[in-house]
This record gives sequence, C-alpha cells and structure tokens, in this order.
Amino acid sequence: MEVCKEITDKVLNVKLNERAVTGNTYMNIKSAGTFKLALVGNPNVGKSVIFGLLTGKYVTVSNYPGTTVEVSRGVYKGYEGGIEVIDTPGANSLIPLSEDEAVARDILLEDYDKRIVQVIDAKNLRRGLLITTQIAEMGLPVLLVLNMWDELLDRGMNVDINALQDYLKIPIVKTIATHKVGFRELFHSVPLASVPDIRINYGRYIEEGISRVGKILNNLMVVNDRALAIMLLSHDESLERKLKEKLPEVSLQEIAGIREDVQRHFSNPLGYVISIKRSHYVDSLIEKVTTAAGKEAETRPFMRGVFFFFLVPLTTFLIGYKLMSLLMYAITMKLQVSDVLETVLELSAGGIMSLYFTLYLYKNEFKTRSKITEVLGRITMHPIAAFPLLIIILWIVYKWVGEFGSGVCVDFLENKIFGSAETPSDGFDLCVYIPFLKKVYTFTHINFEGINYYIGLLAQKIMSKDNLIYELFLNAQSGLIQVGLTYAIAIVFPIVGFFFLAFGIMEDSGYLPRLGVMVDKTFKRIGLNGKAVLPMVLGLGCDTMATMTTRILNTKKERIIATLLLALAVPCSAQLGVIASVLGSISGIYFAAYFLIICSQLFFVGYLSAIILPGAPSDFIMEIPPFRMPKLSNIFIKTFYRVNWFMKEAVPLFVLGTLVLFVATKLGVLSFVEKIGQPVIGYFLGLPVETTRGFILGFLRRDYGAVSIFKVLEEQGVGHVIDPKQLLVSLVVITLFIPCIANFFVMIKERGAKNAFLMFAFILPYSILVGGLLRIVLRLF
Ligand SMILES: Nc1nc2c(ncn2[C@@H]2O[C@H](COP(=O)(O)OP(=O)(O)OP(=O)(O)O)[C@@H](O)[C@H]2O)c(=O)[nH]1
Ligand SMILES: [Mg+2]
Repeated sequence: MEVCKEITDKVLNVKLNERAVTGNTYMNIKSAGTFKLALVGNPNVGKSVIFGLLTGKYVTVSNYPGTTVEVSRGVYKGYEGGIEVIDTPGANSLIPLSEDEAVARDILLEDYDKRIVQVIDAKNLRRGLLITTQIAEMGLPVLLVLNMWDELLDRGMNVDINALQDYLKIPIVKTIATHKVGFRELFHSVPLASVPDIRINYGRYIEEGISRVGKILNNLMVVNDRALAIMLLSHDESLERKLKEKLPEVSLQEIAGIREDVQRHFSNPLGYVISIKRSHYVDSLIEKVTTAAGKEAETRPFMRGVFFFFLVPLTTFLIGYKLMSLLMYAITMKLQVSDVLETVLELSAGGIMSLYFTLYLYKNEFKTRSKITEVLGRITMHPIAAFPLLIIILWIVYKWVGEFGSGVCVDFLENKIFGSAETPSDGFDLCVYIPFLKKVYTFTHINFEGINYYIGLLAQKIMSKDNLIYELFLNAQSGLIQVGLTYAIAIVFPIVGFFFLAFGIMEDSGYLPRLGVMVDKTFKRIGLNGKAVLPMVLGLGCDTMATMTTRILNTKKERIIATLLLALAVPCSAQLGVIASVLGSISGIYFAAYFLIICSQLFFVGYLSAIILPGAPSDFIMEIPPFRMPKLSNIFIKTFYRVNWFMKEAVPLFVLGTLVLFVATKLGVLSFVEKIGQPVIGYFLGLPVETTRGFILGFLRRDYGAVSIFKVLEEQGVGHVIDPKQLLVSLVVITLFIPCIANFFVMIKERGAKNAFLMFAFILPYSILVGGLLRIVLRLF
C-alpha cells in the first residue's frame, strides 16, 4: 500500500508540476502538420518505452545501453492524419563512435520536416544536455522530455523545469514512462517544439574555422552549416564519408586544410577542445537549475527486514552449506568421514558464511539505509562477492532452462503431447509435485495418446502407411509433421521460451552491463571489451539477433571478432538445450568436457584473431544503469515477441530441412552424399556415416542437426546405447560448425559478403579439424 501511495504522490507531484510547466499554451492539435517525430537521446533513458506508448508498437526495452540498434518506425494517431514516430538507438554524442550511434545521428541529417523529442534521464541531466547543445547547433526544433523523474526524486534531487525552460526557450515535460505519467503533456507539447536558445562561443580560432568551413558547405544539408562545420572540425569521419557524395574532393581537402590550420593553435585534438567548451556551458546551466530536494528514498521497513534478516542469512547459509558439501564430496573420495561429522561441517560452513555476510551487510548497508536494489547492484560489482553470485545465477538458469525447460517440459511436450504416429503415448497424469517433501500428488489420469498418433490414425483411414504422402508427413526419420514440426514446437519452443524468460530478468535488472565489468579484462585478451558481453550472452539466446547487436561495438575489428566468435563458438539456447539434455543424460562429465572445449575454442580463436587482425581493442566505456526490480509485464511481452520471431524463423527452416532430407533419401542422394562424406565423417571423425544427415541439417539449423545426430547415434549404438565419445565429438563439431542459415544471412548483411564468406571458409574446416583432434585425444582415455 505504501508503495502505491508513494507512486501516487510522485505521480500527482509530477502532474501538478506539468500543469505549471505547460499551462495554457497547448497548441491546436489539429495544426500539428505533417512533420515526423524522432525520438533521440542517450542510451537507456526510456526512448523505446515512450515509442511504445506513442505508437502502440512494441520494441525491445531492456535495462542496458544499446538495446535498440536499428531504427523503428510507427505512427502516433493522436494528431489528425497521424504522424510518423521514429525510435533511434541511444547516442552519447552526435559525433558517432559506433554504428548504432551513427544510425541515430543520420536520422537527424535526413532531409524532411521533423521535430525532435529528446529523451533525457532526469537524474543524469548533464549527459542529456550535452546532446541538446548539438541539436541546437543543427537548428532543429526540439522538445525535452525529462524521463525517469521517479528515480530523480528517489535520489533526493530536483530540477527547476521552469528555470530550464526559460534558459533554453523550449518546451520541457517530465515523465515516468514506465508508469505512463506525463504523456498528456508530452502529446500536447510536441507541436510547440522549437530550436533551443543555445549559442556556445568556441573562441576566436575555432569560430573562424567554423565560418570558413561554413562558406564551403553553403547550405548543403537540411541542418545548419554551423553544426556540420563543428562536426567536421571535430574530425567526424562518418560525416566526411557521407559528404564525399555531395562535395568535390577539392572542397574536402580544403576543409581538412582549415582543420589543420585551427588545430595548430591547440595542443589537444579539436574534438576534445569543442566538447570541453560544451561541457562548461552545460555545467553552468545545471548549476542554475538543479537543487537537492529532500532526502533519498528508502526501501519500506518490512521489505528491508525480510531482505536483511531472512533472505540474506538464508541464501548465504545455503551457499556455505553447498560449498562445503562439494568439498566433502571431494574429500570422501579419498578419506572416510563419518556422516555426523560431514553434516556438522556442512552446517557450520553454512552458519559461518551466513553470520559473516549478514553482519557485513548489516553494518555497511542496513545501517546506511541503502535501498535493496542498491545493495544488490553493489554485490554484483563487488570484486569478490560478484563471482559466487555469478555461479548462483548460472546455476539457477541451468535449473530453469536446462532441467525444467529442456528436461521436464520438452519431455512432456515431445512424448506425451506430440508422441509418435505409430504408437500411443499412454496419456499422462495430472499431478502436482511438492518440492521439499519430494512427493507427487496425482489428481487424475488423462487419456491423451499424442497429436501425432491421432493424425496417424486419421491418415490411415484414407491411405496405407506405405503411401508416399503418409511417409512424407509421418515417417519417423524425416516426416514433415512427425519430425520437422514436432522438433520445432516440442523441443525448440520450450527451450527458447524458458531461456528468454531468464535472459529477460537479467536484462531488465541491469545485471548484464555489470557482467561486462567482470569480464572486461578477459575479453580484452580476445580483442573485445566488456561491452561485448551483451552480444555474446544474447548469442546464447539466438546468434542471429546477437549478430545484429554487435553494432554497439566501437571498432570494426571488435565487430568482426564478435561476429566470428558468435558464429563459431556460441551455441544458441535451442542448441545448447538439446546438447545439455543429451549429454547430461549420459554423464555430467561429458557436458563439462563439452563446455570446456567450446570455451577454449572461443578463447583460442579470439586470441588469435586479436593478434592477426589490425587495430587495438577500444576502451570499455559504458554507463552502468541502476539495478532495478524487473517489471514482469515487460519480461513476458519481450519473451513473447522474441519467441514469436524465433519460431517464425525456425519452423519454416525445420520443415524445409525435413523436406530436403526426405527428398534426398527417396532419390538416393543421401546415400551418395554419405559416401562422399565417408572419409571425413567416418575415418577422420570416427562417426557412423548416417550422422551426415545431421550435418546436412546443421546447415539449416544447428539445433536440429544436434537432435538428428543424437537420434542416429542412438539407433546405431550397440544395443541402442550411445558411445559417449562419439556423441561428444559430433556435438563439438556441430556446435563449431558453420552458423545456421539465418545467422549466415545476417552476417552477410552486417559484415559484408566478403567477410561472411571468409568466416565460413575458416569455420567449416576448423570445426572438423577440432573434432578430429578431439577424437584422437579421447582415444587416450
Ligand atoms: N524507473 C524508471 N525506469 C524507466 C523509466 N523509463 C524507462 N525505464 C527503464 O529504463 C530502461 C531502459 O528503457 P528503454 O526504453 O529500453 O531505453 P532506450 O532509451 O530505448 O535505450 P537504448 O535503446 O539502449 O538506447 C528499461 O529497463 C525501462 O524499464 C522511468 O520513467 N522510470
Ligand atoms: Mg531503445
């Protein structure tokens, strides 16, 4: 209740202030005109949430910078005829460093009538206003949205909007986008957008340079020559490339000459001198409009009590207990220890761990009245505590995705719901499992024999099992329904769904950028930096999506390395789920070995690429967002959209793959290909030739390939028992093997055909080589 009241108070506070801000100045909405509305601003400030509210269209919202890497367009219907709204990737400067920043800047340079809605994180006004100065120089009309007003108030800060409005002479509104607060004002203020009254004097030499360059440009683009001149003096390479189409070479050389002339007067690069001038202007403005108002918000006492005196002691006890159990497991392999002593040691370790951390947090956080989210945020960045926390998170994800999603759910869907066309599935029990008592309570038995079985029965009413049509759809090796559709829905769908739910929580809490800080040093060794953790972890969800996200990386070298490593050594959730369940069902040791081999390949190839490719890794500069309690509604919506996208991509490819296989089998092509593949598959990798089928399917989707190989090895094994070494070799090869077809197309789109084919030409033989070597090593055991 108190939380609700707090929010309501904040909402009212904002609403009252809004009225004071915009007063009676609403413009006639019908006169909005035909302009377009571009949402721009720093990364992670809530642009995409606002875009969703304006257009009703969902674009991914997450708590890390760089969520949006592509422009999204939608229509706001509040004005007559509707206006186009454009969501852009976040940018910290309009002189772009990365590809996604360039996308945002280019939107501003496009030639049409537009209003800019600049979204600013209200508690981080400085960073936002630095961009406002650049938009002002461009001469574009802008409306400022001070979003995250709730977090500003939580931190005991305030911004005098009226004063800021008077200084800048533009409309400014406050919003709490996640609670839909302040939107009425936003809609009404859009037509009032105007060019901010900012003119920074960059000093005699730079100003002279600006007017000299301005004369050459001579109203070349839709934005002011002054803004373009400043960008060119700041050595904006992407703009220079753009201007090559519009200006003769001699003019560009003249501009470079002017830049050199001006640079002679300064010891620091011109871009730096210009940003310092802007910073001074913004700092003096902020001093005039920000005040400390009241004290920082605290978590409610009840929640604090539960967290500090129940959750922390319990969790740390369990960690200590589990760690000691693992140690005892290792010790009891060599030494005899009595059960009583073992239990006493485990309980003591749990108790000590619990006491230590509870006291530590009590002293440092409880007494200083930190909010729970702040405490969690600090633990995730703690030099020591962050590592056990990472292990706990991975363990939970494994339990959730690996055991529950790809174990229990896949088993249920595949065997009980879809089943086989040939044999009934015997139905299933409707029951609940009581975790701590480890008891199952059965309500009733449901006689459902499986979708495929019913379809099979129906089909047999009109044709025999030997009929080609029946085989095409229902044969057990390559039937479009029995295999293609069933694998896609019963196996891939639950695995991907459960992974994206877990991933969504990590994204929305703000854990991922913190993970970036942890791995930064390690990633530098493979030519990347901590920022690359975002595409790499996203790759575990879907490599295709992740390859698009490599745009957030700063240099071409980083983007190429990340794309290569994603294609080579980051299995997507569907594939990983399949592999975890098949290897895990044989032995945990084999799954651990698989994990180590793939990680070692990732680091080995990354390390070599970092040496071979020219260029140094860039610095890890990334805003670490506040730790937030994820909003479940956003996680569910996001997962829905992602799974939907994934299934649209996967199902047709699964069905196509199955069809190719069916036709190839019938025409005898498969046995021909198997014969050709015999030297590699049979002699070099030591696998049954029938696994060739899996590798062919791997071209379409690697997860499908993995399932198929597993089934073949099961069929071919002595007494249907799989040889674990063969399974390990084949799964390592199919993981490293060329990326799935969708990922390959995105690689071509993002990195160009030449780079994509070079990567392909490396990955294919390399994966087989690793598999062959692994087979030789495994012979030693
Ligand atoms: N507390 C609070 N959180 C907000 C508010 N607006 C957005 N958020 C959260 O801020 C995070 C970033 O939101 P996005 O809409 O993805 O931000 P963006 O500006 O599009 O980010 P990029 O695409 O990375 O540039 C999400 O976790 C949102 O839930 C707000 O007003 N208050
Ligand atoms: Mg966004």
